[in-house]
This record gives sequence, C-alpha cells and structure tokens, in this order.
Amino acid sequence: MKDQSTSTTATLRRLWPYIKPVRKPLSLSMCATLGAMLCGLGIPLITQRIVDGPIAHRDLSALPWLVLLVLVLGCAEAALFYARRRLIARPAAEVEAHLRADIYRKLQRLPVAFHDRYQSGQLLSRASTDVATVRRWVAFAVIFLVVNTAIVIIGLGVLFWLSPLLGAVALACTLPLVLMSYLFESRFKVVARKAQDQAGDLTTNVEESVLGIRVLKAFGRGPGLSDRFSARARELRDTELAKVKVFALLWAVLIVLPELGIAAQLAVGTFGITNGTTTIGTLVAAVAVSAYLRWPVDSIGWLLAETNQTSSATERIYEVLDSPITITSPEEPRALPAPVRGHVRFEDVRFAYPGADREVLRGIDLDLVPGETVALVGATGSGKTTLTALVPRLYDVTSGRVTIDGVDVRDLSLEDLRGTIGAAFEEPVLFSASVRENVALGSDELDDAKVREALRVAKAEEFVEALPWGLETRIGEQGMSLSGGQRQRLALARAVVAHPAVLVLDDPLSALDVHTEAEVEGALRRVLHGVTALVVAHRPSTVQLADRVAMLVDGRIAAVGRHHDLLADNAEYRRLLSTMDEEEEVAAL
Ligand SMILES: Nc1ncnc2c1ncn2[C@@H]1O[C@H](COP(=O)(O)OP(=O)(O)OP(=O)(O)O)[C@@H](O)[C@H]1O
Repeated sequence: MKDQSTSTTATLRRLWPYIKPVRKPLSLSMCATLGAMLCGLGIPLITQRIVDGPIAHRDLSALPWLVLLVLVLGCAEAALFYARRRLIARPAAEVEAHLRADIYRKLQRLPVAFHDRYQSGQLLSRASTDVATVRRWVAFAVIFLVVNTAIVIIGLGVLFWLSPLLGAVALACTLPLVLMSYLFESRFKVVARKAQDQAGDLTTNVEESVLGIRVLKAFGRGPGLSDRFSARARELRDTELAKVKVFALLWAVLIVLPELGIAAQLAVGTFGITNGTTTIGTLVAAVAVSAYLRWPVDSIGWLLAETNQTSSATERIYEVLDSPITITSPEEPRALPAPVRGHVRFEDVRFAYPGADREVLRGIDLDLVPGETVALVGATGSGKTTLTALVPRLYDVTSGRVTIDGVDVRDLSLEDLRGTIGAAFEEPVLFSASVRENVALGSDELDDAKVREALRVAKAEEFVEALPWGLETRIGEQGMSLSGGQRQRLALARAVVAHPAVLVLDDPLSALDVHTEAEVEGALRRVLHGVTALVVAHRPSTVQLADRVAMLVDGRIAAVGRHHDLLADNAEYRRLLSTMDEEEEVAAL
C-alpha cells in the first residue's frame, strides 16, 4: 500500500510545474474553502450556547446576538464558497490549457515512429479526457482533500474539547473509515487505469469509423463494426461497473459507521445528561458537529478515488510527454553550402523499423545529381516509401547515411533540412482550413502570389478559382469535399510552393484520372526541371517523367538506369513494368 500511495504522490508531484504558476490563487481558494467550512463548524457551537444559555435558563437577553452570529457565520460561509469558485476557475483552466498545449507541441515533435506505435484515439483521449480530469482535480478534489482532512481533524478536536468521551466515540468510528479509504485507493487505481485505456480504445474506434465512413458504407460494414464497437463499449461498461462495485462497498461502510457513531454519541451523551456529567447543549453540539463532519469524512474515499484517477491520467499524459524525441537537430548544426544544389546521395543505407528485426532497406547506394529526377519502382513492400521517408528524416537510417550536397542530413538543423525539401505523399492529407492555409501550411513567408503560382504549377488554379471563395474557401475535414484528384493537386502545390531544392514525391499521381494525370504531369515536368526529385512511381506514365529509374527489389537496388535502357536490357524491369501496366489498365476501367 505504501508503494502504491508513494507512486500516486510521486506521479501527481509531476504536475507541479503546471500548478506552480497558479499556486497563489490555488492556496487562496483553499483558504477560502477552509474558512467556509470552519464557519459551518462554528454554528453547532453557538447552538450549544443557545441550548445551555437562553433555553436552559429561560433568559432570552443573549439570544439576538447568538442568532445574529449564526447569521453572520452562514453569510460568511456562503461568501467564502463563492470566493472559492471565483478564485479557482481561471487557474484550473490555465493548468488545463498549458498541459494541453504541451501535449500538442510534444506530439508535433515526436518522431513518426512514435505515432506508428500509438493509436490516434489513445492520444486524443490523453489530450482531452485525461487533461480534463487533471483540471477537475485541481479545481476541486485536491482542495477538498486537504480542507476536508483538516476539518475532520479540527472537528474531532472540537468534539474532544466538548466532551472527551463523545470525542473518543467519534474517533472510534472515524478511524476505520479513513483506514478503509486508504486501502480502497490501491484497488481503485488499477481499475481506474483500465477504464481510461479502454475509453481511449473506444475513441480510436469512433475516430477511425468516422474517418473511414465512406469505405464502411461502400462495403456495407457498418453493422459489423457497430457490433465490434458495442463489444468494446460493453467491456468499458463492465470496467466502469467494477469501479462502482469497489466504490459501493466503501460507500456502504461510509454510510453506516457515522450513523453508528451518532447513535453511540446519543446513548453515551444521554447517559451523561442523566448523571449530570454532560449538558444538553453539549450533546446537541456534539451530534451537530458529527453530522457536519459526515460529508468531509464520506468524501475522503471519493476524493481519493478522484486523486487516483488523476494520478493515472497524469501517468498517461506523461507517457507522451516523456517519450524521447529521437529525431532532433544536432547541437551544432552544419549549414548547406550556398547556393543549395540539391545533390542527394544514399550511401550504404540500411533501415529497420523500430522494434522490427527485419531490415526493410539493405545497403542502398543511390546518387541523384542536382536537377535530376529519379523514379523509384519496385514490387509492393519493396521499401520505396521507406526510402523516400529517410530524406526529410521522418525516420533515421539504421546505418549508412543520406547526404544533401555532401552534408549528412543528420548534421543539418531540422528547420534547414525540411526547408530544403518539398514532399507529397500517396495519401494527400488536407486540414480543415482554407485552400491558402492548406498550401502554405502555416508559413508566413508564402504570400498569395506564391500560393497561386504553386497552384498553377499543380494545375489546381482552375478548380480553386471555381470554389465559392477561391483561395479562402475552407475545405472540409481531410478535404472530403474535394475529389481525389483535386486533393492530390493541392498536396502537390504544397510540395512545390516554397521552391525546394529537393522534392520527394511518394506516388503523387495515384488518385488522378488519366486525363488529369497528363495535365499534372505536364506541369510537374516543368517543376522538376532544376530540382532534384525522388519520385515513387506506380505507373509507367510516371516513370516516363524521370531521367533515371531505380528498381528496388526486396530492400536492395537491383538496377539503375534510363527507362528505355532498362526496358531493353533488364527482364525483371520489363516484368515489373508489365504488371504496372496491367494495374494501370485495371485502374482506368
Ligand atoms: N511504420 C512501419 N512499421 C513497421 N513496418 C513498416 C512500416 N511501414 C512499412 N513497413 C514495412 O516495410 C516494408 C516496406 O514498406 P514500404 O511502404 O516502404 O513499401 P513500398 O515499396 O512503398 O510499398 P507500396 O508500393 O505498396 O507502397 C513493408 O514490408 C511494410 O510492411
């Protein structure tokens, strides 16, 4: 139990950098809460004075003052609770905002390999639900955990002061409760973490089915997936019910023990009144104090549950924040010799995906002279996409090196490297933003003229002009409101907008129909002139764009040469091209 609670405290202590800037309003809010609770605790003591004074002596002279005091305490309690809420709202929201911003920033900096490992729904639930759990804890649970513990101790002290015997009775009933609450904590933590992970999986499910709604509808897989979703939802429900079960047991004890305590106090107190050792006022006050302490005592178990839940939410958040950023700029980056020529070389490059024992690339040597376009061809799974990903350092080579103008890409700052390279991928990812924002992708240096030029190059200008607000038209999530070809052309415009020296295109023409492809190809041919480009090609027509072709077979370069030479001399190349031809014909059908 000790280890468990130590680790809970240690985990929560990690939130300190976020809580530290708001510690003043947080402490003030805590003081206001304590003040309010103390006001409430004072009322039974005045009741004692009323019972043992004006009522016992039938003398009402002091009554107005005592009633006024109750009124003042009541108003002060209300005012302080109001202040508590006002004081805590902003700091709690600030903690949430900072935490969320840091997670987002970290997610941007983490390497692609990290994102391969984590489901997006899991990351989504960490950045939303878990962060909200932390906010609730800061705004409420941590304050009441401290204040209620203090009030229970003070209240027990008051009971002992009123009557040591009545105090001892209350203590005998409170101690087991507090002990049970702490014992319950460790059981709850396990089930709370499980529920949070399952909620993350469920978020992934919802996200994937929303993004893939077209595929699911087209294949009529909606009902099947609904069943799978329901099964997962049931798992989560079962875990939530297990949580309730653990909690219900504690709750039952929490209810019964204080009732027993009050009954015992009434019995002991009445006995004391009859033999003259206790006054009626003292018994009334003791019972009132005990009743007042019920919520602070009852709440401790629940507040500990919240604390546990927050601890596992913090743990999940820090799994992201602690993940190492393996792809970073070097401490002393080298600069590319000016002007950048775009001479790209792969030197004995080997690569295995993190955690995989099989190498995807096994000794690649390839030299792209400045201004040259090299098409990468190969059977599916031969490693073409992987090879292109090594140039902008989406992954780092396992051994060997990739250089631009003789400088290892790992010796360049990421900013310089990625500023030198333009990229477009097979899946043209667009954001819920305007066309201009999608092409410029947050760069302030790219004005409208540059964006328009890039659109012209990608043969996208015409359809963008036809959109209701031209460049300013917001395109829907993932660009769903555009056709596949239109999305591809926007992705191409994005790749060329900053005039990069090196272009890495992972089959950028896959979604284009034959006519549009011819148009974009024509435009691309102009762009490719003067730029070094590595283009993954799945169609013979794309291959024709290239000055040379490199054929990948099982992670190695089996042949490099001009398309026509390879076609004449290399049987394997001919075979590959004929399968590509067949695929193209199928695609054209
Ligand atoms: N993120 C990843 N983690 C682990 N293995 C991966 C990952 N991405 C790809 N692979 C594996 O690496 C190998 C090469 O994949 P890659 O995508 O580079 O092939 P490709 O030649 O581009 O294929 P295609 O023509 O079908 O696009 C495949 O066996 C694939 O399963």
